[in-house]
Amino acid sequence: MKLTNYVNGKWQDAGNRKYAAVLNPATGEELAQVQMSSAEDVDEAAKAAKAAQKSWAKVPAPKRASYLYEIGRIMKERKEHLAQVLTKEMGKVIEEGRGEVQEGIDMAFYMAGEGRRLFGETTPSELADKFAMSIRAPIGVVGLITPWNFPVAIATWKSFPAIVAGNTFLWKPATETPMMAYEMSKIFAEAGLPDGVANIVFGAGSEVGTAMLEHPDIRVISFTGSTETGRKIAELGGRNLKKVSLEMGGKNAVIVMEDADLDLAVEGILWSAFGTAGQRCTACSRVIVHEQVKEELQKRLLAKMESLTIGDGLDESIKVGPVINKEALEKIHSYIEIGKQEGAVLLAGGEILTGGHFDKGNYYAPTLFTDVSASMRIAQEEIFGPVVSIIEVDSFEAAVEVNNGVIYGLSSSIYTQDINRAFIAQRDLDTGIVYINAGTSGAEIHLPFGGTKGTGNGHRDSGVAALDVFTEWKSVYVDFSGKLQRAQIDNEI
Ligand SMILES: NC(=O)c1ccc[n+]([C@@H]2O[C@H](COP(=O)([O-])OP(=O)(O)OC[C@H]3O[C@@H](n4cnc5c(N)ncnc54)[C@H](O)[C@@H]3O)[C@@H](O)[C@H]2O)c1
Repeated sequence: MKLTNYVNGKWQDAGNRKYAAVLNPATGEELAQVQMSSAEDVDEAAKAAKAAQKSWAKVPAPKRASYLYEIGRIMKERKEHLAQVLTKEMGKVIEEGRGEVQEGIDMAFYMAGEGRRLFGETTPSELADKFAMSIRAPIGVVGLITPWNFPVAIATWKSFPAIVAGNTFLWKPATETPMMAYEMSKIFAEAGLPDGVANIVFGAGSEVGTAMLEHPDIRVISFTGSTETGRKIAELGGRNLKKVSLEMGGKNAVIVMEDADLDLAVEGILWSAFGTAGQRCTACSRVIVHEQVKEELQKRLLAKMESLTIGDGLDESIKVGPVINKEALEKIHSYIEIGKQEGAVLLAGGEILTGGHFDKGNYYAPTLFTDVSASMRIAQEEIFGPVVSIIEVDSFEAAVEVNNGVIYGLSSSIYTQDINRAFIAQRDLDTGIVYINAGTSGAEIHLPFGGTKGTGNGHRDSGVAALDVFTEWKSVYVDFSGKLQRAQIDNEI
């Protein structure tokens, strides 16, 4: 199967193009071939998006929203199929695949509701017989660059607010996971979205992403991916005066205080650390635990880790799927040596799984380090795999300091029965998302999603906050006095 770009309501012909193989990380099987586009392909898509945007912006917002209702309806009807495709190309277990598709469905209906809101503001004018208001205006053509770990949800966080606000878009999915984007192109077409509103260009970040950042017609770049790539995008976007929204890496921690419900904490850690094989931006990779409960927590966590089943995520009994590719496997494994050399103690895992079906896929054993100090590389750098470090502290204040002592600021969590501590934690933990008595993952689509420091640049995906990325404020004055009225001059207050 050849996946080609979707531009101006059509799929490009498969003809004489460059392709890369899409592999199932669980089995190594080739699933499809994906087009590797050039700067010319980006130009063609940007031109189509620009031409379409003029008329799209004039479509009333509730009508634009009606397409989102239809997209949501089709996604719902096709949920199981989409989840299966997602699990095959990305590897997350099928239950999580279904959850991710549901997130996209929820986003469609939620953003469709915005079609009847998109609230602006009215305010009195300082002059008589004059009306003043500010409205959210669409920006134009927006560029979306997304990672492989959430092949569909993140794209819906970006494209649906862009659509309802009156923009058209060009989406570059990750090369590892283009099949969900291809599925979405079919849904956009079936929902009757006018040609040129949604455009998908496949290819390498270095080529397609760079061409998007340099294209004069693309006014916004909304990016989710690693902090390393985000930095490059910020630099190039800055030079080209793009509005750039960055959602990047994380080094998220669960804090377990001495008064915590330990079984609940263990469940939260298991889900946050080993769900999606640790490849979530919100994955828990540090457990900051009070010295009084460290041994007990460690014991219970190790016992539960033994029950984790590892394998192909299409099998409903599997809890931990593969990691995305061999490169990721090697990167994760390199941290085991780093951790040991720094003096951390390996309690479980620390190996690439081999033998039988493991040989065909990319499987890493759920891994637990203890006696980790906050400054070690394994406690500072994003490993992006099923590896957790236990860091002991002697107070709540020390826990907060350790939590905040990394370059990232996406998600954090604390388990405690003390209501005052919970409220202090939500104030003092320097992350964009804070959970009390729940793990570090589990965002809901109607709240803003994003982080502080090295995780973001102040923008947010999801929630109404996403509209801030895809709209510009326009101030409108209507003078019905029939005479020249000069602000600051013709009025004395
Ligand atoms: N904060 C969040 O919302 C969030 C959500 C999911 C994932 N992430 C992060 O994403 C990372 C994992 O995803 P990944 O490995 O796909 O990240 P990545 O940075 O390697 O790639 C992300 C996207 O950027 C593109 N890209 C790569 N180089 C580029 C360049 N020079 N110019 C333009 N585009 C370029 C890629 O092709 C891909 O589409 C992790 O760091 C994870 O924490 C963050």
